[in-house]
Amino acid sequence: MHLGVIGFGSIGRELFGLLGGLDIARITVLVRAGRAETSSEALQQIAPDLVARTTFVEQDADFFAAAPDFVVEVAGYNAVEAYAAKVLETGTDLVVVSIGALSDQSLHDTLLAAAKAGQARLILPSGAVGGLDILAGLAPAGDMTLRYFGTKPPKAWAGTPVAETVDLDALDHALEFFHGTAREAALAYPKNANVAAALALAGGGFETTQVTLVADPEATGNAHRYELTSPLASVSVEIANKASGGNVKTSLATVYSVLREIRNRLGPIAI
Ligand SMILES: NC(=O)C1=CN([C@@H]2O[C@H](COP(=O)(O)OP(=O)(O)OC[C@H]3O[C@@H](n4cnc5c(N)ncnc54)[C@H](O)[C@@H]3O)[C@@H](O)[C@H]2O)C=CC1
Ligand SMILES: O=C([O-])CC(=O)C(=O)O
Repeated sequence: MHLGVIGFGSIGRELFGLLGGLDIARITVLVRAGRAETSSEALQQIAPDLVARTTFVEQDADFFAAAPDFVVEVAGYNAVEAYAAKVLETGTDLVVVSIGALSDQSLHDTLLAAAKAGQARLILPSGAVGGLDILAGLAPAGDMTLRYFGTKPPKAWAGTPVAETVDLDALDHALEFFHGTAREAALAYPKNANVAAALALAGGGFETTQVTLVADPEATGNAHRYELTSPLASVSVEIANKASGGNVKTSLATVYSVLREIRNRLGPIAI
């Protein structure tokens, strides 16, 4: 495998710490302008065994010229907007972790058309949540309702719209500050509502998936809970995630879900 990675932040760095021992011949990583050298130095600390096989590039032209044969995006909505269609059009399967970017209907449609044109697959990993398999399995039966609650400690909501109206540092009780659809959540909270978007895309869609977001001073990690009803099954899921070391907004399970997609791609078994 020649693995392409877009982004080398919290998920990217932790992912590299897990790639040792896998049958990956070469890795090309697209980083922001001016970040290649520091990223290279960081990799030396994280995974010295991968240094010789890894090239950091700052220009998307260099990334596409390197022609990786499997790409994972671990950067953010802007990277999905900027690069995902091109990756797919060139016939390369792409794992998108910033799933909430697909709440932009026009980008969603563009990516599906690009995947079709390139005969490539857009792969949406389970990220910080679980149970997407049963949601996607039951979705064709229709008539699905899903209510999702995303709870994180106040500091995980820093820099988001709620921080403009609530003094998060002074919060002394759990605050449900957002109720709306998965589309509204993903558009307003791009670094915190990818799970809501994943549930919507796997299940009943962006408009019917109801979302509540909570800041809780008692929370020690990121919790995801949802209740699904469909004519075929009722499903309750509750996940208490540990946050990643580099980004309190992001759960470590997300890193492992990207690793899972890479391992499934390498085979010999996909699960
Ligand atoms: N599906 C899910 O359950 C989850 C998805 N996410 C998504 O994953 C994204 C990444 O998460 P973290 O690694 O924790 O964020 P982070 O902020 O620690 O790292 C993102 C990295 O990507 C880089 N980057 C951003 N735009 C780029 C571009 N256009 N080209 C190259 N590099 C670029 C940044 O410089 C940064 O180093 C989040 O923005 C979020 O949307 C995060 C958690 C859960
Ligand atoms: O990592 C998490 O716990 C979930 C998250 O940030 C998101 O849904 O965007």
